[in-house]
Amino acid sequence: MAIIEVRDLVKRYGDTTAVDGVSFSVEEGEIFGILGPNGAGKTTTVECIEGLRTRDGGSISVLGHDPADDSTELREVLGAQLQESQLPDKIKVREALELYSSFYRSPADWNRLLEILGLTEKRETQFRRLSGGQKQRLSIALALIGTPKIAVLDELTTGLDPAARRDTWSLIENVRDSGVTILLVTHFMEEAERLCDRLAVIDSGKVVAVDSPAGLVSTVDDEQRIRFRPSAPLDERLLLDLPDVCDVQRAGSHIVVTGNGNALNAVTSLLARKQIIAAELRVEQASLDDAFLALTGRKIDN
Ligand SMILES: Nc1ncnc2c1ncn2[C@@H]1O[C@H](COP(=O)(O)OP(=O)(O)OP(=O)(O)O)[C@@H](O)[C@H]1O
Repeated sequence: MAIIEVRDLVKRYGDTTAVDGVSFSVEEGEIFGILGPNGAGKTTTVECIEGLRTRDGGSISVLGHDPADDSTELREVLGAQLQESQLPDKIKVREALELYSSFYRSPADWNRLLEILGLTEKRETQFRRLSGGQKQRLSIALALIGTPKIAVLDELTTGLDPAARRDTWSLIENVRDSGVTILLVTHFMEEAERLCDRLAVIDSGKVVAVDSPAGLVSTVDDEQRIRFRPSAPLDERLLLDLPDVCDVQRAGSHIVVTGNGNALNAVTSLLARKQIIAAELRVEQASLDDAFLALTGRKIDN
């Protein structure tokens, strides 16, 4: 069931058309990503969904509510991650949670949220004394405090180190597993690939594709490069005769096989039959980066 429906959304700022006919729907229980480069119109799109901006065209339905008319009802079902600058420096973690709880009819047990987010020990710490990762986790707690059905997370892991980023991803998967639908704005390919069930790729205010990460990758060339060092001499012609193999090259002590479809299986089966071990085996194939490049004609600028 679609929980969010966006149809032909248009938003202009003066002469700039930031969102130019965007359409997508988000199914209940999924992590849906909006992926695109800086300035693509991602934040403007979600701000229209959150009811924070007035659209110039199209329609939006969030659990049957139009954000343009029903902002009070919407606040009870949709939790939005705050931008860091929206909290005063001196507010304590506990105070922020108490304050935000007071906005909702049925707030979550925030002690439990702190526990899940690993912030219990920081209850009495001022916001300005939190690390980047802790601030991020607090903003997620505040997005979830109204027990929303949908959480909108914008640039969730920007500014976090790789370890904190991975922790945050696991956390978001847990939130989804608890039944919350997640709308995630990102310009990180790895984040999109790892977390999202489906993605809308947005470029210059337009949706250029909506699919799963794997679906997007499969639209680009499925060429694979299989590189390995054989543990014993191997006649290259045997590799070249394999189905789906198009090219075989020597690179010093390594062999590089180029193929598609089932080439990897064919190569590893041949090696197994010949009792040859493929040392330093590396398989390169198309990634979401390649799919993005194919869809938009440029690389995303991280
Ligand atoms: N308040 C505003 N007034 C005027 N122009 C704006 C405003 N907000 C955004 N824009 C412009 O609208 C376009 C889309 O911006 P938006 O912030 O939605 O993109 P984004 O994909 O979220 O980018 P980023 O990842 O950099 O946040 C950009 O050209 C931006 O400069």
